[in-house]
Amino acid sequence: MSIHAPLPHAIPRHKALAMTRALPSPDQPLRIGTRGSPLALAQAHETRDRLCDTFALSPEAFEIVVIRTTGDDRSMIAADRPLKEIGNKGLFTKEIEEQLMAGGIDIAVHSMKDMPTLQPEGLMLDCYLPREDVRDAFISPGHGGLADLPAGTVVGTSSLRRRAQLLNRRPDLRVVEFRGNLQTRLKKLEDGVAAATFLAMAGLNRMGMTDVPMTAMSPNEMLPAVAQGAIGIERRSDDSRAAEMLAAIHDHDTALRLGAERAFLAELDGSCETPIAGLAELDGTALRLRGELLAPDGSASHAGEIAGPADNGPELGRLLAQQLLARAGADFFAWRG
Ligand SMILES: NCc1[nH]cc(CCC(=O)O)c1CC(=O)O
Repeated sequence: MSIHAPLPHAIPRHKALAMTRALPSPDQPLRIGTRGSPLALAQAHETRDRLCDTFALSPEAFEIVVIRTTGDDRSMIAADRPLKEIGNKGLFTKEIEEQLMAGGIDIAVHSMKDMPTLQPEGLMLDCYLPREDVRDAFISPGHGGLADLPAGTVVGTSSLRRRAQLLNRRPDLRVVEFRGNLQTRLKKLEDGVAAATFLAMAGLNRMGMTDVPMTAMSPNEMLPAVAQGAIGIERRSDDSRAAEMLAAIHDHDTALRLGAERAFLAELDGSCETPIAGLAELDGTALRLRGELLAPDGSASHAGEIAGPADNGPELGRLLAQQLLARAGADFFAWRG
């Protein structure tokens, strides 16, 4: 698992003040840090709106602070260069966490799918919003579903997991690197760069883009990424005002599911080069976790599932990971180098 570079340990003076502040008033806005992509902004607005509703506050009680991350810096990233070559999973979160640590923002809104499983010291990530649709969407202007694609069709994706799953099911298709925000990818489809792509249903729904020609993929066909569709909100560990506010909008079921999925991922020691899928679902007090581990070229897939008490999620996650690792064998990770 990728580990964050150590964050600066200097504690700014206003951090002590933050602990004594009352709930935000219009003259003391709570600063919400986010990336500037349309999806990131939609997630920040959803967070702000839930806090407004819960505490009967006006939007002026909050300030949305856009933070540019390494992952957003186009000059660093040639458009056709796979993200995995550029950096680790902290690519879209490092600068935001630094701002949070330094007191420049009070809370940070993240796609949990993009968050490393290890938490930097001094920061707490224990607030999840109710999860959106977890499924992947198959998107193609000319084809209704995966089964309709003729052999040799070009599919665009930047996701190692989707690439591996697709080639595992359909080795006759061709995959090209496909990056940029959602709007950019849809434009590439229009321009014929690829005939189809996959996007998270959650992102499309959160941006209200329901008119895009899409078919939801059942998790049996394409098991989603760990934590797909979940928003997490991070704060300084010792900020009691933020802790109190976030506790009021936290969704416990999402936390139970992510507890299992993220323990599964952590136990697999998944680097950003390992195609891994995982999904936990609740049925009353029972939790069912499905997982899949793939070779990057799709030539091998090891899938399995486990069920047990919902409050035992992390243990179930570790057990399923160990079962899949045992089945995959020691040689499975040889290509990691
Ligand atoms: N890695 C990019 C990313 N991170 C979160 C989402 C979608 C929203 C979500 O899964 O919560 C996406 C884009 C995508 O996969 O289509």
